[in-house]
Amino acid sequence: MLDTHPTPLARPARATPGPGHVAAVQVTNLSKSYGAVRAVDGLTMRIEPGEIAAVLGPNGAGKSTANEAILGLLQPDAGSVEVFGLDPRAAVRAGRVGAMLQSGALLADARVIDVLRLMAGLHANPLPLAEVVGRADLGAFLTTRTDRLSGGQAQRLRYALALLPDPDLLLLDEPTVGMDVETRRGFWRSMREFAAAGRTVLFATHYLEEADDVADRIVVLAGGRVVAEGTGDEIRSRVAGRTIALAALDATELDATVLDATDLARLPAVAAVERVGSRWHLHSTDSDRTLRELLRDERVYDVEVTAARLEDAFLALTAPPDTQQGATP
Ligand SMILES: Nc1ncnc2c1ncn2[C@@H]1O[C@H](COP(=O)(O)OP(=O)(O)OP(=O)(O)O)[C@@H](O)[C@H]1O
Repeated sequence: MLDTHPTPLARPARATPGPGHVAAVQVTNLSKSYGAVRAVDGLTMRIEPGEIAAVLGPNGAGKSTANEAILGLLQPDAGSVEVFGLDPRAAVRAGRVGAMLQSGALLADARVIDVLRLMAGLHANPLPLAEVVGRADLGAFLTTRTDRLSGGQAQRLRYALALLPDPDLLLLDEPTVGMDVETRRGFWRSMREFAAAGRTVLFATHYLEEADDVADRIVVLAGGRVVAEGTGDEIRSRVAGRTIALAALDATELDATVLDATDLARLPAVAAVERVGSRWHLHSTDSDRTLRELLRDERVYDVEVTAARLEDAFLALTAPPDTQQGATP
């Protein structure tokens, strides 16, 4: 039986990149269409060795297509992809890439331990099974059949399979879908430890907080292209302005009319007005101007001003071009 709580094996840190080094992932002018749909449209991005990078984008932005190209699973119409300077298929064959895909089918009718043993046999230098099981926290499910695993447990098995080749690059497509909060936390802790020795991690996600918390750098895709990249703070700062939250007295408390969205939208520099519970949120491109006018209104109280959230930036950056507001190029 496996010791399922192993001390992770110490291994030397991987080399820190020097000048002129080879990128972990270099995607250059990549395009791929399906009929009339341009899934990826001139995509260029570079992921450095040792980086933890998140790819964010709305549905259909091209994240999975880019992942498939990085794994050598599709033939691009134009452009190129290199993984550690190699053709993606050569990098995968050399065991340098571990992938966890959304659709990754698991061998049916087999126990978790059998799947792991079978797959370990396909790699030249697999990580010890005990370490993989410990890192993916699969100890309690080793004899469970794959078709009996919950969504979150199946994701952990996919993660274990991605770790097996002891890869230099982990490519994760929405890895925490189906995981509960505790499992998700444990997953990222394990992934960070795994990456700490200089491995590269590239993950696609819809969870903005996750990208912000875990990634060194976020790449935002929309329409098959990069529309922004940087740290969470850098991306937030791309959206000009602030959110002003406020409460308003209702008409019965004052001899006055009710403050409504039209009044608020008329204030200087207000780009958007949103009702959130009992409060109003104003997105302002110049909060000083908005506040000067807003505070003259005696119906307004409990005013808070905050920097734009990553979510605001994401929505502004990925909105179709004719509806974009507030994002600076
Ligand atoms: N095999 C395919 N055949 C036809 N169309 C495809 C195929 N794969 C992707 N597409 C289309 O290409 C576009 C990009 O899809 P892709 O799956 O790469 O986006 P995504 O960012 O991963 O989306 P999601 O967040 O929904 O997973 C979409 O419009 C999708 O419908």
